[in-house]
Amino acid sequence: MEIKVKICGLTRPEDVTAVAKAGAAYCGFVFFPKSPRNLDLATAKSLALAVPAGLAKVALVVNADDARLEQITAAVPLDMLQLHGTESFDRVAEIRARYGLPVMKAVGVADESDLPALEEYGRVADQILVDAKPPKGADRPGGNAIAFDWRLIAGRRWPVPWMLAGGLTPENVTEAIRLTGARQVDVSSGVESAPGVKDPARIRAFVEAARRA
Ligand SMILES: O=C(O)c1ccccc1NCC(=O)[C@H](O)[C@H](O)COP(=O)(O)O
Repeated sequence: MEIKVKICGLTRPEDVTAVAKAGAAYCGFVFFPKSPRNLDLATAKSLALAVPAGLAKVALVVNADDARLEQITAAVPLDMLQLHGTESFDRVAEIRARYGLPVMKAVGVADESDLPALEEYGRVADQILVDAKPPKGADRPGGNAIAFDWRLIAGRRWPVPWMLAGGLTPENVTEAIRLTGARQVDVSSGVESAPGVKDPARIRAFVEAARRA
């Protein structure tokens, strides 16, 4: 099975073009005001409408309440919600039932003690995103270009499909896939030339390197 790639944090129409051309499977739109990748609803809608069939559109939210989720899902055509905050198991299940979209729950990993949460969220979400835990004091819970020790999850499997994230780059993704056995990978910072500015050459290089694994 071919490795599936998600490129997160698109902000411009040319990002959509580059991601589609490179052959990624998912693209991510960030709804988090403190992020350099944050989108307003009108921009997100116009980007989403430009996404070709076959490239899944994922909205990334952080502890969003129902009013915010209603705004986003009403305005932007989407294929998946990515929950990147401290959403409880019950909240994940509730969002999944209420919005009719598959839900991917991000779980931060720094050491062995973080691994049980992956199993637990795997019982309520459609997918899990195995991401690096943000550093203390970070102003966002993801998209920090930080990797965790991949050996922690080498050979581990969960009840649902999962994606590896956190500090991946075109230079390290082949090794990350070989070590962890991931079949899906997610990147944001590693394919940027500056925070929030995607680099088409790095996007292409990332997808090619993931496929080489
Ligand atoms: O990208 C952001 O700014 C962001 C803000 C708030 C929550 C999550 C965020 N990003 C998550 C991602 O882009 C990825 O899912 C993942 O964390 C990998 O990011 P990176 O290490 O930058 O490749």
